[in-house]
Amino acid sequence: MTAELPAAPGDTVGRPAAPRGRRDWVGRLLRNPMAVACMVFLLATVLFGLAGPWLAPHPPGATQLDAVNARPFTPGHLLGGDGSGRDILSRLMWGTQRTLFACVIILCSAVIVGVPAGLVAGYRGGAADSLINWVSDLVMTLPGIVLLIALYTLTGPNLVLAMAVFGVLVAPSYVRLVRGVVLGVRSELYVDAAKAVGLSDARIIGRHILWAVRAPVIIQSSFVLGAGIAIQAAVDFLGLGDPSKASWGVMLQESFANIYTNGWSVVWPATLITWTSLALVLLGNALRDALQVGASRHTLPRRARQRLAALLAEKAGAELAEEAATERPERAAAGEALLSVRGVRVAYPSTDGSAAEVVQGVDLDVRKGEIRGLVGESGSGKTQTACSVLGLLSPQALVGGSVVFDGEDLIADPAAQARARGRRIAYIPQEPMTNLDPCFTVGAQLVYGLRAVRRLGRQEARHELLALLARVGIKEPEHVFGLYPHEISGGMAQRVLICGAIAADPDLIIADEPTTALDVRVQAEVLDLLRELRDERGLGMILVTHNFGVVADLCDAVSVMRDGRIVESGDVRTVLRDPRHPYTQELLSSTRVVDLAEVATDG
Ligand SMILES: Nc1ncnc2c1ncn2[C@@H]1O[C@H](COP(=O)(O)OP(=O)(O)OP(=O)(O)O)[C@@H](O)[C@H]1O
Repeated sequence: MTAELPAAPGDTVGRPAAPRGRRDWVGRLLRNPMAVACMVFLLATVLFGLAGPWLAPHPPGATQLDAVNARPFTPGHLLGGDGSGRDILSRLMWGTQRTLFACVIILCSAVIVGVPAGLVAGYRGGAADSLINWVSDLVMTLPGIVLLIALYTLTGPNLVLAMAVFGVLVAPSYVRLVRGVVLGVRSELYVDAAKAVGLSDARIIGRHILWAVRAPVIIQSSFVLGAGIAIQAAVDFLGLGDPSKASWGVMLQESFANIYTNGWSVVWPATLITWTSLALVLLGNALRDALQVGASRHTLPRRARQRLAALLAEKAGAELAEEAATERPERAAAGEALLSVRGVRVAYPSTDGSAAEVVQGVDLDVRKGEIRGLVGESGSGKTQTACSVLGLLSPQALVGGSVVFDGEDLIADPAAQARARGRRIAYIPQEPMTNLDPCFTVGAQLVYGLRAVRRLGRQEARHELLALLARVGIKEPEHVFGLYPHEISGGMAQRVLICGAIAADPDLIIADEPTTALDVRVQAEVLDLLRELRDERGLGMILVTHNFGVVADLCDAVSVMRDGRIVESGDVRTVLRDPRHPYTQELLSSTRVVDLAEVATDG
């Protein structure tokens, strides 16, 4: 769940955030002034061409003696006349039609050939993939212009054929693009699910895969159209087109012949070629930003980002001041806290200058030797809160509020945060397997990690880590040290990561759903291990979870999160026995645990 930053007078930050749904890409495109300008220009160009038969003042081939090399604004010839006495405006209108038609042919043949070939290569793989790649590489090596000259000698000037051939030469760019996307999508779980329910390959491609490739194909098409303008102009300019029909390329070629007597005649087709190609390329960029939301987030101008960050910091600051004025039991204990999180806010900016807040003023404390559960449904902001402590948020994130650890505000001082991360504040991730590099042995990764944060010799680090591996319950640590991640189980991988986290002897551990990917028996063992480590080392711990059973089993205190806010916080027994907030009650009632309150009491 997200919320918007409030409006600032005269600023854009208060506008509603750009809708995030895929279908909103048109809205995002229309909010981009550059895209709108390009679309208006291109639409005007198309209308200019289409209107030729009705609005052109003269037929394209009609010659008049008084129009020979006439200057612009000559009566009856707004843009002047060419060397043969033809009206430039009329020829431009007719030529626009022909040039755009040529581009559409290039685009259609490239898409018709390239997209299906890319789909088949990516989806079928094997021999089909090899063959299509081989053909596509071969086509890319063919010299286009030489091929067109050969074609010209065989067929004479034939625009449709020439452009269709060029389209085929451009098709490999689609093959590669589509194949790459399909390779990524093919192994997605929803594609497997579609196969499992018996959908045919054709239906899977039509329903799921084609949808995934539509955005890159649309973006690429914009660039291909831009290139098409240049290709068509070049073909006509070289004399490989039909000189009897007006097009931008033909006009450019003719005007070049008398550039010294009538320079203006070069300006008009050259301007249209340049501007149209440029508009298509810029529109392609804008489409990419609109269709690929992730990319668009990066494109927020620096000043707009700074304004949003300042607003967020101001909002968090105002809240902190307000809080300081009110007495809260949680705050009373803050003095003795190992970690004190106050008014933390995390927001993600959109290109339209608004920002969505995914964490909205979170307060929590962790004391030495205390395990605090951070619990809530998926998307409530638990991980974002944990990552704001560690400074592991994505670079686009705007962060406000304070995270005081050992007297230093980690948000205000990123250098202090970097010093603490991995040394004094360690992290245990959710997916043990994906957090180990498959290319290196377990031992190599542990040694590397430990030596990055502590000055130890290789042998010394190895010695320490072997002892720690044994401590976290790994039998035959020497053997495991030399194994690659794929050779160990999920439970062992999680123990390895716990070993890596405690190796630096941290004061605080942030464990993000450390047992989610494990089976029930291993889950219990890992939870026991975390408890023992806390007892032995007096560690503070934030345990991110959506499981109240885990909270009841392990935690001393709990904070319940919903929609980026803490809705209830307190001692585990109290919260489990007597939940005050309806959301906590709802979460508890949906947690199938025998008797959480009892477990907590026993624990
Ligand atoms: N890079 C990002 N850009 C924009 N929004 C993001 C980004 N990362 C996370 N979010 C959003 O922040 C919200 C909170 O995400 P978070 O990962 O903290 O949830 P969570 O409570 O940890 O959920 P889960 O239990 O599923 O991990 C979600 O709505 C998510 O879509």
